[in-house]
Amino acid sequence: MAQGYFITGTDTEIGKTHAAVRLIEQWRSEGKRVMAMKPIAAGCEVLPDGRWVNDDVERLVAASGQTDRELMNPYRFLPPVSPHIAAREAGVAISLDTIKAHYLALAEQADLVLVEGAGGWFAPLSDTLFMRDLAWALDLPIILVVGMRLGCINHALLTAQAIEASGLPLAGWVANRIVPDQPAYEDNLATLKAHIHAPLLLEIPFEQKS
Ligand SMILES: Nc1ncnc2c1ncn2[C@@H]1O[C@H](COP(=O)(O)OP(=O)(O)OP(=O)(O)O)[C@@H](O)[C@H]1O
Ligand SMILES: C[C@H](N)[C@H](N)CCCCCC(=O)O
Ligand SMILES: [Mg+2]
Repeated sequence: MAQGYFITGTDTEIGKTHAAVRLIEQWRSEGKRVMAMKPIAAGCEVLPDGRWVNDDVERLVAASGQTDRELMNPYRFLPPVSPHIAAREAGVAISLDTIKAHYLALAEQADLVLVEGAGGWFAPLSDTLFMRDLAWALDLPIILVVGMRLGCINHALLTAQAIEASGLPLAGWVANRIVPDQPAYEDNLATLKAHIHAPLLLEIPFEQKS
């Protein structure tokens, strides 16, 4: 059975997928068979043939080389909103059992499975469930992506504390530079290292779009 990780972040749009792609590329370069999972994707483009395409799913598929999008992404919604709202509007109840079954099928085919949440640790899946509950149901160690910018220390420490409170292990964290020149970056990094009780796995520079 594969080793799995659940990747969460300090917010939406702070580079969970970006970091996931980096980790997948790194693991594949070490010869590992890696599968990615994006169980719930909200925000799709509709192709001329009617298919719904989600950017995260496509980036993860491209990085991992896997092809079965239905297996890695059981829930796909059109509007780019919180999953609980997208699911309610679509009349869909997100089932943790369904996601777990998909995860286990992927895990049979891989050495490593990386599961990307949507939004942050407390992004809701329904009126009663949060992303945290999905990570708990999958029983996976967590990787926390910190979008490095002013305000991230507070967001990172709140999230790390909530992960600890869930009882799931924090396997490590990623410092992802989402702004070109964060003032006092090294000092911010040192502060995070001092207060997050898990290793810094990866530091990703800001990458200017060409
Ligand atoms: N290190 C970086 N340098 C430059 N741009 C980045 C970096 N990391 C992320 N971005 C950009 O920021 C945006 C958000 O990144 P990404 O899609 O990985 O976020 P996310 O946390 O996965 O969001 P979601 O909650 O929607 O899944 C993307 O346009 C991405 O290209
Ligand atoms: C649409 C977006 N890119 C993500 N897929 C979902 C973000 C959910 C955020 C919920 C919240 O914390 O307010
Ligand atoms: Mg993403």
